[in-house]
Amino acid sequence: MSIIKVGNLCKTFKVKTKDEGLKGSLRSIFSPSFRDIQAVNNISFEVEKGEILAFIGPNGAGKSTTIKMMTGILQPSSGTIQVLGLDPTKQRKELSYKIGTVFGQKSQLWFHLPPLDSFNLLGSIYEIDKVKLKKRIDFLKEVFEIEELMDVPVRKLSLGQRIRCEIAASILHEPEIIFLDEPTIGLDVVVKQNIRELILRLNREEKTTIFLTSHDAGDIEQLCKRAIIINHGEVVLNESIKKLKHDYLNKKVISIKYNEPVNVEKGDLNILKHKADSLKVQVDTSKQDIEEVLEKLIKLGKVDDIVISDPPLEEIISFIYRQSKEGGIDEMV
Ligand SMILES: Nc1ncnc2c1ncn2[C@@H]1O[C@H](COP(=O)(O)OP(=O)(O)OP(=O)(O)O)[C@@H](O)[C@H]1O
Repeated sequence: MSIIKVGNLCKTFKVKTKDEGLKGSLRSIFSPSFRDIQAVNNISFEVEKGEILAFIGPNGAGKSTTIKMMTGILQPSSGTIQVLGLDPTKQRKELSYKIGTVFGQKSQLWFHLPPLDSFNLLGSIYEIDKVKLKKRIDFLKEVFEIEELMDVPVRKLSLGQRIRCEIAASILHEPEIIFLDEPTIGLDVVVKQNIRELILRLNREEKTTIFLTSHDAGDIEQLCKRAIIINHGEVVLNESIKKLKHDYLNKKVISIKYNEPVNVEKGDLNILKHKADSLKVQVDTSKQDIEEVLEKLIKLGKVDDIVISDPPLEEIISFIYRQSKEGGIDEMV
């Protein structure tokens, strides 16, 4: 069952333009001119109940603008949105009782207050019965391991501790959907993993539908079953992660630093960069055995360091975007 339905959604911002210099400033005051920014351009998609969906795209692609329209913060220029059967612009208050939001870079907790005070304030805003609220807070304290943080002013929490409290706060009222905008941004690997496990548990145990934006390929691979990729305000791909992985995440990049300058014959190696004592090689794991490539590279000279990495998600996205525009590119570089 679809609980989010977006149809031909558009959002255009009108921004004032200004010529350079004093003359330009004066002209923009007395006879302003405007230009349109098409932030979201005719996108349509649906989200099923209980899904964890990745909504991804490069900076400025239109992700936040779309989420703001879905949560009723911004009004669409045209098109339709239904979230849990409600129109977010016209029924914003009603919708706020049923959804939660976490914006990784913006806090919904009061900065100078301990989380417990924010939780109690939010409980009053959501009109949660006192006994039920206490029970819910006790439950969240345990699951999110935030017991000792509840009395510490938010400004004194580490980023990872704050995000745990943010997510707990966003599900205080047991929303059916949560919108997570970059929930793991700036977190170290261990804390990121911890947050991902909490998100999975939330989805599994409370059946919460999760609409996630992230620039982190790990978040998307580990959490989501489907991804919608947007660029320049348009949907360029709406595909299962399994297929996305099979088609695009099968490339690994080996960066190798030698103790001395090395010579290399291209052969079947896809060399991205070769400086005297360093090499960057891309391996398509669906066609080549990564161990064999490594063996070949190690034989070239005395090795100081090796790093194997996934191509950055941005690269995959821009590759998909180019492919969608140009109708087929064979190699992602
Ligand atoms: N209030 C606004 N007024 C004018 N232009 C805006 C406004 N908000 C967003 N934009 C523009 O709309 C486009 C889409 O921005 P949006 O913030 O939705 O992108 P995003 O995909 O969330 O990017 P990021 O990953 O950097 O957060 C950008 O060109 C941005 O400059």
